[in-house]
Amino acid sequence: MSKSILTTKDISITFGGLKAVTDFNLDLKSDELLGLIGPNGAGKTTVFNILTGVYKPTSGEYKFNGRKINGEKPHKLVQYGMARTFQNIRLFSNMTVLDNVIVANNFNMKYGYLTGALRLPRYWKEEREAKKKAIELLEIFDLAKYANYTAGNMPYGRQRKLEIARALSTGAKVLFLDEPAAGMNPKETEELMDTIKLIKEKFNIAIVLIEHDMKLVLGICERLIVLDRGHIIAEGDPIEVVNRKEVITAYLGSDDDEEKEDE
Ligand SMILES: Nc1ncnc2c1ncn2[C@@H]1O[C@H](COP(=O)(O)OP(=O)(O)OP(=O)(O)O)[C@@H](O)[C@H]1O
Repeated sequence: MSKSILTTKDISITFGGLKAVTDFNLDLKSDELLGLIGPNGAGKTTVFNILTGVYKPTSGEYKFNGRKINGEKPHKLVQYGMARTFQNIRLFSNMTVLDNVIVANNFNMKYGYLTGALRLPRYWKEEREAKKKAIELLEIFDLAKYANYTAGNMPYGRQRKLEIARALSTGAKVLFLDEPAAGMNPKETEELMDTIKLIKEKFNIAIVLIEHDMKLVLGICERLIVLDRGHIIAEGDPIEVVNRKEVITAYLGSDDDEEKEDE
């Protein structure tokens, strides 16, 4: 059985008076594809923001590879092996496809400031290696032929793919994908599904996916966690979970909710 790579214990966060996430517990295996689903405002992105160091939880503890990571800054977490994409694509849109990947890979560069500033031989060696690695990564995603294109001028689906490739170039062991299919047409979503499957196959890493597109979720996720109003309301096998009464109610609203709205 695979080992745990990311664990959380009773993570909660409050914004003002709003409890956005309450007692979130996770045991993510090092090679699993987990879906984090739930209705709008359930707390999914907030969980990502906590786990990637953007927000500090009000309480609770979380560990990466057994190391406590509470309060660590995002760049530190990237160095440990956590990478993410965002709901709205955040590429360096004026840079080339290749440079977008090389810049992300800079996290792994070992040379010091002086070596970089003076362009010493070690600098050039590492730069060459970074370029080679970036091209290899682009080839896996079938993006190498666009290496010199300006990232922002490419079609949406391809930009999404590049964003994922860039996240992986940091040497990620856990990849967080926040609504990668948002704004995609059905063909792009199909391709995205293939891309995520490809990542699983080639990199054997953990992937956590927030997604509203159920076809995508059920097509690739091995396990689901369902959040509603900050609480985990269901967890387990995808098909079984989405058919549970409490999950259907969370998405559709209960009769009680309607009565409250009528009042
Ligand atoms: N920085 C913040 N300050 C105040 N409230 C916040 C902040 N971030 C999130 N929230 C609130 O926390 C709750 C959960 O939001 P979150 O974005 O995590 O939900 P979500 O499940 O990702 O929703 P969606 O599917 O619509 O993206 C919402 O009520 C949101 O308004």
